[in-house]
Amino acid sequence: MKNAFFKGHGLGNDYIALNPKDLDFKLTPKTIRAICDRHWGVGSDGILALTASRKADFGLRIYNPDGSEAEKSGNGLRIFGCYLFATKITKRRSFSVETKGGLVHIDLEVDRRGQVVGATVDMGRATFQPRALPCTIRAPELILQPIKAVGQSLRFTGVSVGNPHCVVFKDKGGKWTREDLLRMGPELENHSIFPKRTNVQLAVPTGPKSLYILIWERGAGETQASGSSSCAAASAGVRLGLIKSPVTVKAPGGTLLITVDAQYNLTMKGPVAEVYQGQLHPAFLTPAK
Ligand SMILES: N[C@@H](CCC[C@H](N)C(=O)O)C(=O)O
Repeated sequence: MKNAFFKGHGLGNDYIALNPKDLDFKLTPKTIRAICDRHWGVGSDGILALTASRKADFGLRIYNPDGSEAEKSGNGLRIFGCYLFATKITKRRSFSVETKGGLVHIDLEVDRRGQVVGATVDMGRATFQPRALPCTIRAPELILQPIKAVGQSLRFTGVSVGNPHCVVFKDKGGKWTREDLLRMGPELENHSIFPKRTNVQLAVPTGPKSLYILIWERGAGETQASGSSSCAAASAGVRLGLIKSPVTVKAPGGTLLITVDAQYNLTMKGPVAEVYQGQLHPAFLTPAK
């Protein structure tokens, strides 16, 4: 079907999945912004575009609603798996996907109705090395590095899980507010030490194996949940000795289970839901003058 798209969400982090070959226009920063716009378009936290891959069963390019490209997305990968199965692009429940942030493996959970309801994704390996994010700080690892934002002196842990993350912890019993996120998120995302910008998590340990996070995504702003953010916050918490794996990461949209092994290899398990399938109106991107 011309201009066909699929809409799904993982814990309220919503994505549009499509095959660019079905579109009668090009995916450009401008058309991506138009489709993701919540008032003027379909509305989403990003676009998942199917591509061919020589290394994996499928290739995936991930776009943020501001038109920028991301290397990886945890919720995006679960939704992409759901899209491939629901639209019958594959009948398989287990397959590999190549992203710009590395190769991952997805195992789908399908219910009795044949509906994909969850997925476990082998998300690759976390690293704290500055060049991986990138970050301009000269240190072997970005562990509790000082940073100034909104006039405050903070300590952050920088993590790459394929895409970049800046995790700021509060001690157990502490509390981050949405106001903190809205003040600090944009400044940290665009801080000069992160030349490709960064995703931001305000995190607090809530138990020996659990965290609560608020999320500010690069190119998207505040989101209800984020798979790669959950992986980053869990890795940082384990690295700092604040928590142990497997880690239950709770965000405003819900909970993901993240396993971090001794080499910081990550798996993410969580729900996914199809919302609808549709077709962009032919005149959507070319309104009459
Ligand atoms: N929502 C995602 C992360 C999407 C990409 C991110 N905004 C970036 O620019 O790296 C997730 O679930 O991981």
